[in-house]
Amino acid sequence: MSDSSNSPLDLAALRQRIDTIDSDLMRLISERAECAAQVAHVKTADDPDAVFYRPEREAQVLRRVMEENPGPLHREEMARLFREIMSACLALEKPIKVAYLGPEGTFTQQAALKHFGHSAISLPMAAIDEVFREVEAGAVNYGVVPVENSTEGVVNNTLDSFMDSGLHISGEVVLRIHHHLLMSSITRQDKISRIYSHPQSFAQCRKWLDAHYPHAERVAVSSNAEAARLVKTEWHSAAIAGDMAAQLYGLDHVAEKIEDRPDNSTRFLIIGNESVPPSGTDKTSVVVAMRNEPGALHALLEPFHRHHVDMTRLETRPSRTGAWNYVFFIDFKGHVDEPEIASVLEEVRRGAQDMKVLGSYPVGVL
Ligand SMILES: C=C(O[C@@H]1C=C(C(=O)O)C=C[C@H]1O)C(=O)O
Repeated sequence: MSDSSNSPLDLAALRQRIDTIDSDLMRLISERAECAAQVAHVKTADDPDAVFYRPEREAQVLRRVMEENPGPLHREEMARLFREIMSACLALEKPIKVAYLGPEGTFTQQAALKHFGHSAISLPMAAIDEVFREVEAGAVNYGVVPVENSTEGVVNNTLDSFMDSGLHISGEVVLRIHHHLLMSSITRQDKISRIYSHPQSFAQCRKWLDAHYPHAERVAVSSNAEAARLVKTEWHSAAIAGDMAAQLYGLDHVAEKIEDRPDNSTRFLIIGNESVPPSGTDKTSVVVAMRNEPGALHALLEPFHRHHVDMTRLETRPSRTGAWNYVFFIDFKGHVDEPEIASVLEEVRRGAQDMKVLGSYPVGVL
């Protein structure tokens, strides 16, 4: 180190500067919060039942932060800070209530907090259809459900729930999924003979488990948070779960990031009662029932191709009523309010037995 007699002074000066900056930040954040509160009053002046939360506006704010971030902080880090500031500003009016597929500590809760920030009130539900019901009943503002995993594929319960629901998709969140092998304070690490986890997590860590714990019994439970809870009382057991569950139950890592694919991620959908205006970079999800006849799938896809609409996902589900022979879930880039998209959908609707727009929503920012 260079001149050591100088450094305490430098340190004191730097800390003083940080204190001044923090005071400025506080003043600016408070000013921002007051501004957001005024927006809320403008909204309620027009319509007493107005919803303060605007997904398309929040996506625009976050995108601008990402674009304008000067560094040295990473742009996603900066956007995460703004995510929390917006969440706190919104909560000043009324904290947003969000139901998610529980229990507490699941990846779905992590996705809910990533999307709405930590000032949201998040409420665990026991099943995906319960999340839908809570939102439909108006007990909460929004719901968060998993829809697809990059390793394991689609979450069928979620797609099936959409078939019977009038709810709209108002957003998407993609979460990198890291699994850890976790133990409690009473676990004897050299004696682990049973491992608890959710079936999807087992599937995502299968190769690692085969290599490291080929003889341990794998016990599938309803969630990784439940797995984490169970190991608290069993000295010979471990759990596979994520960081939130590990923190919630105070577990230690035996091994970190044991998922077989490093890019393992899950996509979650936000469901609500209102449709969302365009944010500038949007996606649309539709469900289409086609007649059981040759060429049906080609007829369905052709208009997308001809209009150069970028399809991001296509899933097939068996229909559950006579009317729904084949059911296709399609995601594509664009918003239903864009004329080009509206004409593609009009064509699709003409050729289909039935079609339902599940929602147009901002492409996930964070
Ligand atoms: C302030 C507004 O309302 C809410 C708060 C926002 C914010 O803090 O930036 C953004 C969108 C809304 O969820 C707004 O619509 O502009």
